[in-house]
Amino acid sequence: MSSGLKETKKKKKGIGLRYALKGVNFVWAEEKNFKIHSLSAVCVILLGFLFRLSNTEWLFLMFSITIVFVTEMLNSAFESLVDELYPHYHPIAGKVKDIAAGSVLIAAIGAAITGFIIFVPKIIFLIF
Ligand SMILES: Nc1ncnc2c1ncn2[C@@H]1O[C@H](COP(=O)(O)OP(=O)(O)OP(=O)(O)O)[C@@H](O)[C@H]1O
Repeated sequence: MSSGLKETKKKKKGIGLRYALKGVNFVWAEEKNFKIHSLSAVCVILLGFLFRLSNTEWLFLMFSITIVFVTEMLNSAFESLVDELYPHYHPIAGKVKDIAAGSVLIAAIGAAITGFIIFVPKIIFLIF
């Protein structure tokens, strides 16, 4: 490891949270999907308060929302790295991006199913 990198790492120790928040901010600023997912999460959480979810329901809901954000962040990190490493067309670049995007899709489908299982019976009960 170069001495310059070691120095930078030493300086960063102890203020890791600031850098982590910087990472969240990067994704917020650059990824439209992250904003859409954030808005959806806020709506679902408000709906959760409205329907007075049980602790277990909150746990499932928050867990699935968290997984969507985590995969979105990792997808964004992979995209940045791949764009830097492969500025031109390369099958591996496409594969890595597709797999990373696939992980977000799976997380989003899981979250949608969780939301469906929690909210649909409550909405049906409210209507009928
Ligand atoms: N360097 C590359 N080489 C080969 N295929 C690529 C390359 N860059 C992108 N692709 C293909 O194009 C798709 C879209 O790439 P892009 O960089 O636009 O990602 P994205 O998922 O649309 O990201 P975002 O919209 O969040 O910027 C990728 O999933 C991949 O299949």
